[in-house]
Amino acid sequence: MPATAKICGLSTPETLDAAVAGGASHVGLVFFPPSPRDLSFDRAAGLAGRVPSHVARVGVFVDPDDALLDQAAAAGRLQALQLHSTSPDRVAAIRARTRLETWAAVPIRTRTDLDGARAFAGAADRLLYDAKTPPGSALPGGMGLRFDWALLDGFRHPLPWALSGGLDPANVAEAIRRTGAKLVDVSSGVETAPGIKDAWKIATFLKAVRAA
Ligand SMILES: O=C(O)c1ccccc1NCC(=O)[C@H](O)[C@H](O)COP(=O)(O)O
Repeated sequence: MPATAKICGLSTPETLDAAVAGGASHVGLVFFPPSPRDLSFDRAAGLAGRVPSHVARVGVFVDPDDALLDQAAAAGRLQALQLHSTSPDRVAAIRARTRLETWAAVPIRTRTDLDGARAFAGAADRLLYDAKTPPGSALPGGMGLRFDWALLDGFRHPLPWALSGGLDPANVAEAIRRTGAKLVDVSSGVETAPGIKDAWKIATFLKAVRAA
């Protein structure tokens, strides 16, 4: 089966429409004020209304509290929650309370980091392998950083997973071939500046995913 793609951090109708038209399986809406991709609930509701039923709406959060999750889930009509910097126990509690599909982001620089994925077995529905951002970074993702894909060689994945971190139209086909990813995720690789998505880059990325 060909790989599918999530376009993360969408914030305008035009670029959301480009993701849908290009065949994205998932669109990501960020709810984290320090991010240049952060959305108000009103804006999220407007974008969510443009997403057809065959495309999943994923909310992106950093160790969120219940109030934020509930407001964002309602505004964005979210079908999945992507949780960064969130402990396995908290991920499990969020999954049990919201009954939404729950993704745990696993920040990776070393094989030991990857081994940390096992802690989410039974707690999450999916893992998002992402590059670990440097200590003190404002964001735990969305910085265009890549990790060494060879770290995934021979790893027994405890859950369904997606590949993220530093993907772009030029490298995504190789990433899929190299890792066997069935779902890839991109943010800054389809932008012209932090938070500014580009419809042409989105279309080119999705074309490369389809051709891989
Ligand atoms: O993108 C953000 O601004 C963001 C903010 C807070 C937590 C996570 C965030 N992004 C997570 C993603 O899903 C990104 O798509 C992923 O980290 C890959 O980003 P990139 O390397 O820029 O493609």
